[in-house]
Amino acid sequence: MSDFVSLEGLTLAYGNTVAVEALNLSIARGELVSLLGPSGCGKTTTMRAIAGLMTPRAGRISIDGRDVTRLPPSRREVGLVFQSYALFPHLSVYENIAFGLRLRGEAGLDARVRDGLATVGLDAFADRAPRDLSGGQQQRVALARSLVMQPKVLLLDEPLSNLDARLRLDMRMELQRVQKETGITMVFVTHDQSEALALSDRIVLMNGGAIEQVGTPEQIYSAPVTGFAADFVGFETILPDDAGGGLAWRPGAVVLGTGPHEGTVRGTAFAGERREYIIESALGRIKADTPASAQALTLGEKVAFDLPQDRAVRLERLG
Ligand SMILES: Nc1ncnc2c1ncn2[C@@H]1O[C@H](COP(=O)(O)OP(=O)(O)OP(=O)(O)O)[C@@H](O)[C@H]1O
Repeated sequence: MSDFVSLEGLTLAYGNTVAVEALNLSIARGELVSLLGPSGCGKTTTMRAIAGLMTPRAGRISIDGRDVTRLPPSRREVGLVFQSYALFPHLSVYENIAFGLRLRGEAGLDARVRDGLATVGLDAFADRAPRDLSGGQQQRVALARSLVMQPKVLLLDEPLSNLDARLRLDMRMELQRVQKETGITMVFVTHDQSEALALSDRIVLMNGGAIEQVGTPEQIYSAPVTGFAADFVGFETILPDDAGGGLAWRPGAVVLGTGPHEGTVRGTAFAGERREYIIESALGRIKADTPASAQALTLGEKVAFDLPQDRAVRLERLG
């Protein structure tokens, strides 16, 4: 894979707190890569370093063949979109999008702004003030404002997290469309697994300042290689094997009511289509679910279960 954006041995710290350690990552031109992981795993810090908002303790960042490690943000040709849109309230949508281009005295301003408006479907809103737009529309203005600068890389930090669930879905698809249409390389930060799975060409799963696993959404979802990755994508029953690794099952893969093992129901929850159970057993804690139409188990009840080998993923290590 060609390295359009390359992070090599990147170590990032705030004073004595090392937030990211010796991280290596290559991103191809035109790729949409998500940095995914729980709060505090170092996603935002990594993104801030690519943008030039913090200087690495060690390592190197290059973009399109150029070492940008020591360059200020303004000379890196990266765009940033945050969850708070930070639009200028006293400027129209048009002027918000034109702002950066004017500052740089760029040619063809009107055509580029019109193009930006069209890309995000806001042609009809050029003269509105930001306060007269919905949250999703404001987010689109922020996106267009970055896109018209034609950055080499667009960095998006949880850009959808201020939107309600319905709008998030719309904006997800919108982002994907814009990315495919413009061919721009995007790095997308999120803690939301389903968002990363839906949007990304590749997912970088992070844990404790390091990369846990990199893969396509399909690979991350169906073939996690560590206990952390498995748990993060919903393989909630994880048991050690003899070789230092383990096996993991999704709740739906656990067979209840028959099988060689026995446990006690310690938790039940109704979840619409499914009913979820926590079962305590000699093997450890088992998370299982059954169709809501199946007969419900009750707390304290003993239940037989099976963990079919052919429904498990094999983990290289737990942890
Ligand atoms: N300004 C700061 N000063 C000191 N430590 C910081 C600072 N910002 C972040 N950290 C620490 O660096 C680590 C990584 O933080 P970072 O913000 O990159 O995580 P994140 O994965 O983006 O989390 P979130 O999803 O909560 O934004 C955390 O341990 C955090 O406490």
